[in-house]
Amino acid sequence: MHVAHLSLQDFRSYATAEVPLTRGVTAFVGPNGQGKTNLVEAIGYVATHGSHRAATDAPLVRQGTPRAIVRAGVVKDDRKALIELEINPGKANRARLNRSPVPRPREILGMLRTVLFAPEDLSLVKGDPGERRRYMDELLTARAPRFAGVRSDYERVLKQRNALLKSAAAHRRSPGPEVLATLDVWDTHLARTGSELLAARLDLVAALRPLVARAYAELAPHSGAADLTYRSSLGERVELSTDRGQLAEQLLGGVAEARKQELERGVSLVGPHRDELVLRLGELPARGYASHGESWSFALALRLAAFELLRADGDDPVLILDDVFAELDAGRRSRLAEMVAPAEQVLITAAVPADVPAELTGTTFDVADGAVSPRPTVGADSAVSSDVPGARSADGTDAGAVAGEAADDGEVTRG
Ligand SMILES: Nc1ncnc2c1ncn2[C@@H]1O[C@H](COP(=O)(O)OP(=O)(O)OP(=O)(O)O)[C@@H](O)[C@H]1O
Repeated sequence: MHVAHLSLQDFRSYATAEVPLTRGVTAFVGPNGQGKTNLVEAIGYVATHGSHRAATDAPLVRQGTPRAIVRAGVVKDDRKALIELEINPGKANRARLNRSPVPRPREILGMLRTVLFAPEDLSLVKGDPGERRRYMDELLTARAPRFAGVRSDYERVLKQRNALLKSAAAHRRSPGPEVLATLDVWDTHLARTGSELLAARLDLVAALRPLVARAYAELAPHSGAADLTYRSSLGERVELSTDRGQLAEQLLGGVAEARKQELERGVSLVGPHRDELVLRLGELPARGYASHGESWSFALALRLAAFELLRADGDDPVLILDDVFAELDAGRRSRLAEMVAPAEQVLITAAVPADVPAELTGTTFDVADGAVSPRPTVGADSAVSSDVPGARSADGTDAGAVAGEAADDGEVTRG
């Protein structure tokens, strides 16, 4: 699949932007702070309904404006779809597909799939276990959008269960039979939704292991072998079942064992929210031991493995490399370029043209002073394609339609 057009309204630094895109490699080049990442962040948002660098939606909306609108014309198997998301911080976001409202934005997850690698991904290796759990869960959702529901069910159960445990812990005396009976109910819910998440993560890690090892070996051939294992909060002595029903039983057993401690501490201590994806380089854990360069290559290998996995599911996701090449030495840079070149669409951001490897030829946009302009190719009658005030309508509908249709032919919107 690929994005044929991106249209922004009050997203980050952009009042408006219209960016026609094509298959192959596109580089956004410009000095620091000009809005390159904002563009690819918007595309990532359409795919995941979240930002890779902001925990909430508020920073995504242009300062002083109430909402942002992001539209992407997506082409998959020669079929076109126009996806529109209205970002309303503090309120429910709204989504439209081919100009028709959809009841819940979650329903259009999966229409666009992206794999985004950015400097923030260093935290996949160096950061808390939560970063790696999010990596797994986001990948599960990209592969099967219904996991967005499984995750939110699990989080809801956890929240309720934690509230009960917290209030029981605050009373500092043995909880009565009513509290214990309610806790039993939450235990069952936790085991049911938790086992679904756990089973899916175990399958995912099994599928990822060889892909991560291979990607890392290609990127960093002179370093130790990269490996990953799943460490469950049930402890090493519990051999996790491959059967979901039995996994639920194992989780129930685990929470029963931990009950006394949970009641004392007022928090859920067992379940996928406490699990860890352990990364190793050779014999050593990557976290705390890997060098900066090794950590960077490991994080990149995790993203490339995600890309391969999604691709094996039947459709190339859009690959986004935000500010990646400047960090790599010449060898890694050209190996990465070779690895990503066959992808249907690769979007790159770089501060200077020299940071885009020569192997990755394609379209270049200059990003500066709030404008996104295609760099003229020799002999071509290239036109400016940034702010197109005339293409906006009050609700943004026509802008998306016009933009989407223009982009379908790969045409450049003229300003
Ligand atoms: N909500 C917002 N409203 C207005 N401007 C914003 C908002 N969020 C970010 N910006 C501005 O966007 C700019 C950053 O854009 P972006 O991160 O895309 O830069 P970049 O070109 O990728 O830079 P670098 O090369 O340094 O990574 C900053 O000037 C920042 O002030």
